[in-house]
Amino acid sequence: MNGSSAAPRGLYLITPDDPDTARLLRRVDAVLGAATWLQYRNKAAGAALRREQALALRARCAAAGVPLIVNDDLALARAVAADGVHLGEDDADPATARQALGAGALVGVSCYDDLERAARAAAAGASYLAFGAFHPTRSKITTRRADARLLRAAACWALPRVAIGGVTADNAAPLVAAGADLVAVIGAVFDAPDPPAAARALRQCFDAPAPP
Ligand SMILES: Cc1ncc(COP(=O)(O)OP(=O)(O)O)c(N)n1
Ligand SMILES: Cc1nc(C(=O)O)sc1CCOP(=O)(O)O
Ligand SMILES: [Mg+2]
Repeated sequence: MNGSSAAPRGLYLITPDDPDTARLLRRVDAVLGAATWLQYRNKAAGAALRREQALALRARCAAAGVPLIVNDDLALARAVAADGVHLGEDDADPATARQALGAGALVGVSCYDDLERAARAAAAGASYLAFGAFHPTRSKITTRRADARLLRAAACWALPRVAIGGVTADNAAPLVAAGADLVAVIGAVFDAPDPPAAARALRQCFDAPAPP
């Protein structure tokens, strides 16, 4: 796998859109210890704010030893020396990102419910494959619904599989049993009444050994 020597597993936290950088950092600080990876995603901010927030998170993640992945924006990922970038269907192609960021970078690709897209991403040098949405979500307008069979079928690429979309500690177990190496989460942590407890509960879904 490109991007990491150890097989990643656990909670892949994604930031909520928050225009207040100090508040965003407080929210992230409270839960970063439970995360395997952090993705900086802000669909509402302009370029200057996204750069400010990505740089601040870069420092937090470096101190915590948590890889930082920037959503959508390959140039921003490069500019802040992030550990990687996450790309969807409207974003750069993974081969371009791999070339720009290097062999050690994490280049994640959204595959939605589409195994052919996953095959193309794997061939283009993706580091992990994300499938979703597994459940209704309030964080994004989604048009595709994934189910656990996709996760099982995607084992053939021997890349980490990420499950996203309405994932909570109460519905993560079947996804993990189907082979999800990470669950990517916004609302179930950042909108929870007790975000650290919610993050810990999601991380604990991975306490049992990975399925064969
Ligand atoms: C881990 C992970 N999976 C999927 C997505 C969604 O990416 P995309 O379809 O490009 O949508 P936006 O997040 O850009 O709205 C993701 N960001 N992370
Ligand atoms: C950003 C994103 N991508 C999705 C996909 O299906 O590709 S679902 C989603 C939203 C994830 O947020 P929450 O954990 O709050 O449901
Ligand atoms: Mg995107």
